[in-house]
Amino acid sequence: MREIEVDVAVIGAGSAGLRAYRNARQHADQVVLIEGGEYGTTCARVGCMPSKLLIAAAESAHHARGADKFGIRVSDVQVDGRAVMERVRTERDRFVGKATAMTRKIPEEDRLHGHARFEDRNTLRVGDDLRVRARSVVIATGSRPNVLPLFEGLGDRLVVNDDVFDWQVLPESVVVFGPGIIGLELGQALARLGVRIRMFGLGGFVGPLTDPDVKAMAEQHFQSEFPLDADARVESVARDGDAVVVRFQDADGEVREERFEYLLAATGRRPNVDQLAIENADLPMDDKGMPVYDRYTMQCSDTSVFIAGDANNYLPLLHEAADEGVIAGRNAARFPDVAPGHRHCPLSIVFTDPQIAMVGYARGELEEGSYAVGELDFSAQARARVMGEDHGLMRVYGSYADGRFLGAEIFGPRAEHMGHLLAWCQEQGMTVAEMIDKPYYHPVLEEGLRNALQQLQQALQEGRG
Ligand SMILES: Cc1cc2nc3c(=O)[nH]c(=O)nc-3n(C[C@H](O)[C@H](O)[C@H](O)COP(=O)(O)OP(=O)(O)OC[C@H]3O[C@@H](n4cnc5c(N)ncnc54)[C@H](O)[C@@H]3O)c2cc1C
Ligand SMILES: NC(=O)c1ccc[n+]([C@@H]2O[C@H](COP(=O)([O-])OP(=O)(O)OC[C@H]3O[C@@H](n4cnc5c(N)ncnc54)[C@H](O)[C@@H]3O)[C@@H](O)[C@H]2O)c1
Repeated sequence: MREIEVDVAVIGAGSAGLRAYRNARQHADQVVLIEGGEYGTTCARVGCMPSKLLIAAAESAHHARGADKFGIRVSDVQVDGRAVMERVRTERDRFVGKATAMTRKIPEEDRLHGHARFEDRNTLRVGDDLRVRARSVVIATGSRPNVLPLFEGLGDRLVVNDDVFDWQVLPESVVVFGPGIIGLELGQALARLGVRIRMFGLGGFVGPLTDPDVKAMAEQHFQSEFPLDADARVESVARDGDAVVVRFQDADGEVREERFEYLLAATGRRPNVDQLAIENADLPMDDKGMPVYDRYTMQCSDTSVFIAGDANNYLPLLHEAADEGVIAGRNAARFPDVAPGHRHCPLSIVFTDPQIAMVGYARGELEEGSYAVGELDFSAQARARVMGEDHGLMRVYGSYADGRFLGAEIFGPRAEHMGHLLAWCQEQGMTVAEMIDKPYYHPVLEEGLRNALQQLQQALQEGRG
């Protein structure tokens, strides 16, 4: 068995691990980056980028079909599934190529290949014939789809996001389990590309939304595009020949059966810490079997182990993985001199149409009686009407205690932009009054935001909820 000694060992060459490696290298000489699979990152290979490519094709078809309302006649919109998937794969491969090339720029002696697992807190076995002794370890092993036992027996009719982007052609039909972020993004895109979609959820959740009215509007909108039951009663899922057969109760309580070409499991993701023999690291664990860690230092309890990105299951988003990688890498290299890093205002965007944006505190996280609400209904917003994208609802929340802006939930046109604007204001600790007192161009969607903020400010002043 070959043995090496290093200052820091980073497990996982994804978005978090790459940042961790680079930042550790600024403070330590001997840093290794261990990857058990292929280079290229989840984001580029099977995550953010290919999903947005599929969505871009779907948006194009949708706009062509909707051109009529502007008096533009586009006859016979046809979706060439093979061409759609070819562009998705080609552009995806370009993103993967770039990420892979960046990883390969790391000196070869710092890049180790093989599945890593703990022998003890400071010793990793990599593959079968390498032992790495490290002063500190960064776990940046990402996550994988959570496939439910209910789907057992479906064989190749069961797909996860990874599989979708390798399709050569579009299927005739897909049943989607999970109206979360992945389910909504992929389900709506496939529906707009002509695939028959039915979506089942559990517990009434729709994406990350917690404001009941915003959620209701989003749910209603998606239901206008494809059948969606966010609190479904599914009796069975089985394979019959090449079909997936789902038995479920419909809205009237009638038991129905429907056949689909594939079942897409989008029922959440599981952090990849269960394949690390993590028990050998002897870390304090929580009741979900996850290491207890500090989200400002990324340190697992007071140990020399750090955890970043989807692996810690906190905010499984790309920019959070990157920020956490930076903090974890620096702290691992400087251990035991560990310092808190800066965490940004929570921001998440779902690339459906209309988009969903969650900024700062979600309504469900706020203490009743501590906040007031302002709102914007996009159906009456001038710019939204001009663009023919006049669907959606935004709610903004402000604090009675100090008049500060707390957060927002948006289901509305191009919410990605307003989401950023609001996140920057929240991070600056701005009051609602300060946000109102900023320039607003005409005619833009942000004029609607000003109305919502004015309403919120009035509610704060009047002490209304
Ligand atoms: C379909 C989809 C769409 C998404 N869209 C967005 C989006 O639009 N915006 C956004 O912000 N986020 C999005 N995300 C989330 C985003 O992709 C992730 O948050 C991010 O990629 C996580 O990066 P990571 O470094 O933690 O993990 P990864 O990039 O997965 O890296 C982990 C690496 O660790 C390796 N590894 C695992 N275990 C071991 C081991 N024991 N030994 C050695 N190596 C190991 C893996 O092979 C992998 O290369 C999306 C995710 C999905 C699935
Ligand atoms: N645009 C983005 O930023 C983006 C896009 C895709 C993924 N992501 C990241 O990936 C993570 C994982 O996405 P996800 O959509 O898999 O998870 P999710 O947690 O967002 O959604 C999972 C959904 O599955 C439902 N569910 C659970 N069990 C079920 C069952 N038995 N039957 C039917 N539904 C069931 C849940 O109620 C929930 O609605 C996200 O939380 C996000 O952080 C981000």
